[in-house]
Amino acid sequence: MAQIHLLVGSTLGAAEYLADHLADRLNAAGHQTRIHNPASLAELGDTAGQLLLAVTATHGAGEIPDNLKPFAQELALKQPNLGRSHYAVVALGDSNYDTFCAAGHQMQALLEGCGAQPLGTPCLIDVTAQDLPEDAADLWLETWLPLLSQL
Ligand SMILES: Cc1cc2nc3c(=O)[nH]c(=O)nc-3n(C[C@H](O)[C@H](O)[C@H](O)COP(=O)(O)O)c2cc1C
Repeated sequence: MAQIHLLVGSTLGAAEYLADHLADRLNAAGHQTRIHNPASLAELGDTAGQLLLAVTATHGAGEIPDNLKPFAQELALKQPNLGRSHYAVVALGDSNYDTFCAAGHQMQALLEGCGAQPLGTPCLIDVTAQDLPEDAADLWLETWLPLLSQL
């Protein structure tokens, strides 16, 4: 069983809803989840041996949503040692933007910069191609869930 911290970046609610959906699926698969909205290093505590799952939209011109920005800044400035943690990213975006899913890529770089190990490939969801982002996330989960047993 894995301990999974979901780090939510959402302005209009879609990524927030998606994080709730993913938490439900992960709980049903026997894992423990905690949703951080907003996330902070203080609230996160010691994540050694645990998993950080960033679920984020992109806003502005390729920016991390306001509710996740302070956490991203904490990672950039404080550089916590996440060397004993794993991470994955589920990003929502609109492929009409040059900055498609840029916030997801930024979170990936920040978490990796703090030493967290990637678990699987990022899930990039194009909201213009998907009636329900949850469907794309469920497909990704099918490949990601088996990786949790390797932790
Ligand atoms: C003002 C605005 C700016 C956006 N900028 C980007 C962007 O730069 N890149 C991208 O991939 N998607 C962009 N999007 C698309 C959002 O990421 C997408 O609609 C997402 O589902 C919103 O999630 P939320 O409801 O959790 O905020 C933008 C959407 C809006 C409304």
